[in-house]
Amino acid sequence: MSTRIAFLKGHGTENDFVIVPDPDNALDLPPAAVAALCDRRAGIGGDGLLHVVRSAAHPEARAMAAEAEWFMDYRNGDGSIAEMCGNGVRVFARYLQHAGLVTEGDLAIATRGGVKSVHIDKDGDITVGMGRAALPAGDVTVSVGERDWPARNVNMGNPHAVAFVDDLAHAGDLLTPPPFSPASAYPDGVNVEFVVDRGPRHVALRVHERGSGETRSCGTGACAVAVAAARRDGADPAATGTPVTYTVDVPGGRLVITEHPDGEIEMTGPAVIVAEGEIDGEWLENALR
Ligand SMILES: N[C@@H](CCC[C@H](N)C(=O)O)C(=O)O
Repeated sequence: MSTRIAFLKGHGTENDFVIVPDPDNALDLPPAAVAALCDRRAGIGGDGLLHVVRSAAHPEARAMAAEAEWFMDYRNGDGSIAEMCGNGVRVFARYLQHAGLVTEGDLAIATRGGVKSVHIDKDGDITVGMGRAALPAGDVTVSVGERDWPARNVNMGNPHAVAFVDDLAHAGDLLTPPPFSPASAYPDGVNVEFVVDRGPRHVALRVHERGSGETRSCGTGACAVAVAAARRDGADPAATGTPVTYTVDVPGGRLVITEHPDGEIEMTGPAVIVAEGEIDGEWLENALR
């Protein structure tokens, strides 16, 4: 009889994930296995995979174990590794709550982007302390077909290029990564957000994610967009001492982002577990051949 591997499926504003609980880090999950699981036709399907491991059991997280019991070993849908996933960390927290490993209230989760503080509200939403944005200097240009736009380079632990456009349709079908220049701006690739205004401190985006393609939402992307929009609008909490909040509509829902005077960014949004089951280990082995 072949091995069975437990999984769950969840999403945050329709950024969807295969969740694989593996507290002791006993599973071998090479990039091809992650890509097979995230395949929407031949696998379970997801924009990415959340490998749930105790921090003490993972070499990349051991140093964070005293602060955070659980490590979000996040993988993009193509199997590549990313530093951080904002929607993923909310769904990860929801999984811990669903599994009875934590209760509502405050907890800490280790990620490759550092330890993130999370608050599970009793009304259902989850708030994550996303850390500070870095805004590296230098002009970046993003293009789609004949059009190109200046983009703001924002790093939320992972890299983003934020382009303000007149119409989200100008982003095209986003079937391939939008080209950017200079090539040296993002040696490891980039997540690209296209943004329009919806009202005062209210924007909407489409995103092409590195390693996943166009997704229905990106949490780190929404934070990058909120910071880029604030600076464009002349709002800087560090200068005024007043927090600034943006509502960011994504194709899969709505996220609320607040930047505080100390630079810390909080993101609030939903996180849902939709299913759980077992992966057939034999299928996974065959998928790797
Ligand atoms: N969907 C994520 C971001 C996932 C990582 C990204 N694709 C990358 O490679 O940096 C989010 O919600 O932040």
